Amino acid sequence: MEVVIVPDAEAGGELIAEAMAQLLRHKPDALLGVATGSTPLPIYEALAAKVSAGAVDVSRARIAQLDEYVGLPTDHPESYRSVLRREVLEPLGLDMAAFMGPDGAAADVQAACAAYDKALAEAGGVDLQLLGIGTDGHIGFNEPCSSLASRTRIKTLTEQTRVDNARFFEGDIEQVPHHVITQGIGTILEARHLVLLATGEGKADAVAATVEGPVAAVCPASALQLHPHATVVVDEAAASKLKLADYFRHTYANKPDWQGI
Ligand SMILES: N[C@@H]1[C@@H](O)[C@H](O)[C@@H](COP(=O)(O)O)O[C@@H]1O
Repeated sequence: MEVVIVPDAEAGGELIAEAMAQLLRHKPDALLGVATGSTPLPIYEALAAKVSAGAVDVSRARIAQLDEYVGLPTDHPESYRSVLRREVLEPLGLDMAAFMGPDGAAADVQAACAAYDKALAEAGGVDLQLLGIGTDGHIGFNEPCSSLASRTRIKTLTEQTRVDNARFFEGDIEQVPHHVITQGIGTILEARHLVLLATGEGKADAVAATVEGPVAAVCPASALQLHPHATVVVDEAAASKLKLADYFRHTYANKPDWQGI
């Protein structure tokens, strides 16, 4: 695992967008796994700016969804499919033909989960998976004590995650669904490169547990320690509880340019 400490969220967004651009330059039809939440927005803005500037061509890129609420109509403004259309596809000039995601409104949700895992494999697997992190260490919607080998499946949200996400539902927790579909931790670990961005002091404990704690299902993001190519990008506030922060800074500052992230 590589830990990169950046001054702020904007710098993290730029660093990760450049990694995505480099991937697309040598693999124009790369399958990019994207995440929702506030944290990745600087990544999407930086990538869209590169597209506008002609620095990268995303026209053949494919986009894969990480997780979804169960029970919201597909066209609900807060379904993650709608969110990703607004925040990722439209700014990049991609249409929904480039998109793949689980069907949270399916009559048979379990079948939809299995179908999504199969579709990801048939698409050749995710090349680069972006991840945020919940305050409880969740990735996607894999809440604490999710199996580290889990596949795409239905999960029940913790009260904390529903409280955290109520801001997208007019601050009304009653509107936040209890159930979700999420790529499993085992599914996520199959992506070729995992890139987790965490910003703000509220993520400091989760980041410390992810990077310096034991690999344990109680902190789902700690599963990144098992991946051969995982990059954790954090701002100073999110890095504030890392004991090895100086080591991570030294390592990154002395890394040859050609290594990328
Ligand atoms: N399912 C999403 C996660 O993928 C995301 O990482 C998390 C953190 O969101 P934020 O970046 O807004 O803190 O929120 C949700 O729970």
